[in-house]
Amino acid sequence: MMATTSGPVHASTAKPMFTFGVIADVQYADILDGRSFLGVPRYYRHSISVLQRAVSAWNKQGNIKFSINFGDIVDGFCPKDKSLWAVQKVVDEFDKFDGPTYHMFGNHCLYNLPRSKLVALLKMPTDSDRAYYEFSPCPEYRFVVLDAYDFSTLGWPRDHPVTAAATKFLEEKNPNTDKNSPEGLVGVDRRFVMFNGAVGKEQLSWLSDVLQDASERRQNVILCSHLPMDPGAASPVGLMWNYDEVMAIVRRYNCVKACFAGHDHRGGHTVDSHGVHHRTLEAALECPPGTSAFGHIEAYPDKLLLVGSDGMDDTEMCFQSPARPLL
Ligand SMILES: Nc1ccn([C@@H]2O[C@H](COP(=O)(O)O)[C@@H](O)[C@H]2O)c(=O)n1
Ligand SMILES: O=P(O)(O)OC[C@H](O)CO
Repeated sequence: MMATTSGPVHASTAKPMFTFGVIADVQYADILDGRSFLGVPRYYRHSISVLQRAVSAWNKQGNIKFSINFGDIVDGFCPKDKSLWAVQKVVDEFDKFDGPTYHMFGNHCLYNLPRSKLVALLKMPTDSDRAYYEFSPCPEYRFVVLDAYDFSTLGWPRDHPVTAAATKFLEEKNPNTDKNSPEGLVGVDRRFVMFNGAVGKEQLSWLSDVLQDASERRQNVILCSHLPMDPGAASPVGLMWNYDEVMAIVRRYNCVKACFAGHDHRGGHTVDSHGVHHRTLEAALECPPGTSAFGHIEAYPDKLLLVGSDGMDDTEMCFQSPARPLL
């Protein structure tokens, strides 16, 4: 039995349907160690070693079908003339994994490079500059990767209408001169800071269509986003601006079983009032040298089992309403 954030994990006798690797917030930069705004140590050079250990463990295990990188591939302090080099260096490490890696945008990715360049470098499976997509590793499961910065002040050209609209939105929600400061904001309103963002209207409608289709197919859906979507699994300062709108769509269907995120580096886990698991993954960046935060997740018909390295908690996520058999 393993110790977990959610109680003891019981080793399953059944074979998982598939297994996938997870890692979040590598935030690599070839710079000296530093600290977060609140003083938490950040190991910018060591984080790539954490990724190397993850890839080596996944390859050694032999049954990891794909991996998911939850964003912030490089750090905002990376010198801008090195951004391309740093992103490519981290992508090269992911390329050593014997399977595909699915990436998503984090705020730090967008401090470094424009969206269009990142979509190509991260080989996102989309046919445009869109940074949200879905894939299905087996008929019973569907993964939805959200672009949590679709509506944000980050990554769009200065003269883009989204930049203007998101700047206005933030101006209305956050009175501070420094829009990265949540000072004076109360409770979940503390999420209205510039390093967060939202899922835009078109993406919300696309999400609803995907969930409708997945419900008809009786699929278990896993939502992946850089930004967490439940206050029980992250600090209010780290939440997606419109997590409530996304979750209102999720609650129209009963196919979403778990939401995974990065961004809030301490990690967290909760089960919401509708039985959906929210698991924020511990960051690779804040692992002291020699330690690691990555894991693999075993997918069963009725649960997910996260098996983490030393710096990532194991978590058993049992589904409340078991998936009905395929028609
Ligand atoms: N201008 C700012 C920036 C950040 N904070 C707070 O610090 C926390 C950590 O910030 P990092 O960007 O370094 O991860 C963040 O969660 C904010 O609460 C701030 O107050 N003002
Ligand atoms: O990785 P950062 O610098 O965006 O920090 C994220 C915040 O700590 C979220 O609460």
